[in-house]
Amino acid sequence: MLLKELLRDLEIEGLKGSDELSIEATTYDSRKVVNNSLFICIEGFKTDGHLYIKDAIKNGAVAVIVQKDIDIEGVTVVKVKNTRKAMAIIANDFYHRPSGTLALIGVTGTNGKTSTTYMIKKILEASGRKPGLIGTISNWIGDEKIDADRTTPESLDLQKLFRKMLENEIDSCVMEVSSHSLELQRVEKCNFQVGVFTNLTPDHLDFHPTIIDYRNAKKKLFHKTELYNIINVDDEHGRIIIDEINSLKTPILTFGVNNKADISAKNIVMTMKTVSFDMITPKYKGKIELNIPGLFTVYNALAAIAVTYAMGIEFKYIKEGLECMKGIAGRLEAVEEFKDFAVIIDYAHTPDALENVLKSVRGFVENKLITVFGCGGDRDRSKRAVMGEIAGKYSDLTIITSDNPRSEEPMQILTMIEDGISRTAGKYHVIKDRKEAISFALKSAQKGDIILIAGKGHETYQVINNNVFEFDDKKVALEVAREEGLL
Ligand SMILES: CC(=O)N[C@H]1[C@@H](OP(=O)(O)OP(=O)(O)OC[C@H]2O[C@@H](n3ccc(=O)[nH]c3=O)[C@H](O)[C@@H]2O)O[C@H](CO)[C@@H](O)[C@@H]1O[C@H](C)C(=O)N[C@@H](C)C(=O)N[C@H](CCC(=O)O)C(=O)O
Ligand SMILES: Nc1ncnc2c1ncn2[C@@H]1O[C@H](COP(=O)(O)OP(=O)(O)OP(=O)(O)O)[C@@H](O)[C@H]1O
Ligand SMILES: N[C@H](CCC[C@H](N)C(=O)O)C(=O)O
Ligand SMILES: [Mg+2]
Repeated sequence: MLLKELLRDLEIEGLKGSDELSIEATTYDSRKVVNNSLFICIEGFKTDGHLYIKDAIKNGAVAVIVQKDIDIEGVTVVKVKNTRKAMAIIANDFYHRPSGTLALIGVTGTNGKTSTTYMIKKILEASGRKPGLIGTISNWIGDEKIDADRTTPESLDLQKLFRKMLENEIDSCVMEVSSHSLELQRVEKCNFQVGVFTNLTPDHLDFHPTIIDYRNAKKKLFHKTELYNIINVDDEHGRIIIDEINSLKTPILTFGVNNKADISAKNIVMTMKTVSFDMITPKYKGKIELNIPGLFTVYNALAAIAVTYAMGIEFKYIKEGLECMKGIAGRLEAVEEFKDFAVIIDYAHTPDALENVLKSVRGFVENKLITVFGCGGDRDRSKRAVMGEIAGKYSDLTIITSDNPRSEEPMQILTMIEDGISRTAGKYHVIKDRKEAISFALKSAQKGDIILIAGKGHETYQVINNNVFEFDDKKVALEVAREEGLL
């Protein structure tokens, strides 16, 4: 594609050099530049892409997009106001506007995005569609699994994924839309059919100045949709968003349990491994039985039902798709090998998620509830004491341990959590090493107990001092149990 075609939709502040160049690749990372590349300089949180222009030229860049005054020879320099926004526009054009063809569904909210997207994918497949999926655990192009290092990829990576989906006869894509991605313009120029709001509770307040900024970031999704905006009316921020987007031409569909909603559930029955309810929509009703426990699972299922209802999918496919689900990796995932006591792996890493999952497990534990959890480093610090207090309130015993400390001193994080739990009567221990913490929990468990290992869910790594180590909660629990003769 010629550079001048890629520049067509940009507001250019300056151009030095030829725009007749053929561009064969585009990237925002100088280390990934190949011959005839366009290199886009992003001023980031850790470093600045403008510092790597010489590296990019050495690797074969023939043109650069900048937002600073750069004086450099041997390459075409295009100056714009905001290179992140420019990158999203270029990405959309370079990959020939894939979301104009792909039926794109975006799910945003503090918790439930991954769970809801997997449910939507199952229903779409049951109805005969070929959906792709983009999200925290991994990305899927049909049955091809692609590693995900972000919940929502950077615009250039996202549009490339969309294009690859179309090349593989994928007709729809359901994706998680994080607040970071909306704030950092990763989904700019994405043409969504449907947008979903699951809920909003404190998280990422290291990135968004206030909860209002956090909500306003999420709200951006509903200005990018054509068919429907689907909102959880039981969530207070959901009700505020409804008021604030009511004037948009995209119609709103609500879901909920406690408030009047277009899509709702009655007669909810929960067990350790399942939840069932009577689903009600304006056109049809029916019983749904899910092999995933938790009241919050009802909300995720209602969101998935609302999306597929809005897309005109028949009830029988909704029922079939949801009821064939066997569970979602790291989301209330029971480790089947344990018999006398249960071990459940969950991804809860926010106060609301931890409270939801503890309340759910409290509802079916026969004896003691033992919780093993920590909080990630280089993330929102304000949630640490809050989560400590929640763990102390709902657990019979808590073992506070490391999650992904990243660049932070692990004990500093554990002390902040301890500040919260010490405000409760809950018994607890602080054990920095996660494997030792899991071992302590396993050796403490009695018949009828449940051990909840929370915070990392599906993750197969642990980041300590910015070094990445292999660590999978489920594998470690089984390995320790076998070493201790508990299995
Ligand atoms: C805060 C944040 O989101 N940062 C993301 C952002 O980094 P950044 O813009 O700050 O980039 P930087 O590291 O400062 O580098 C600046 C620029 O220099 C370039 N560079 C750098 C070095 C070099 O040698 N050459 C070069 O060109 C980089 O490619 C980059 O374009 O862009 C990077 C490239 O896409 C991301 O990897 C990085 O994600 C970081 C690692 C991260 O942890 N993000 C998390 C917070 C995140 O995005 N989470 C959300 C929500 C998670 C959830 O709750 O589910 C998500 O969607 O994943
Ligand atoms: N609807 C919900 N409301 C509250 N908590 C939920 C809900 N759904 C799931 N959870 C809890 O939150 C955890 C994360 O769920 P999930 O991975 O679906 O959320 P997510 O929005 O994708 O999270 P992330 O932003 O980290 O990608 C689950 O392990 C569970 O403990
Ligand atoms: N994927 C999310 C959640 C990580 C959850 C927890 N394991 C942590 O490391 O904080 C993020 O990068 O913020
Ligand atoms: Mg997710």
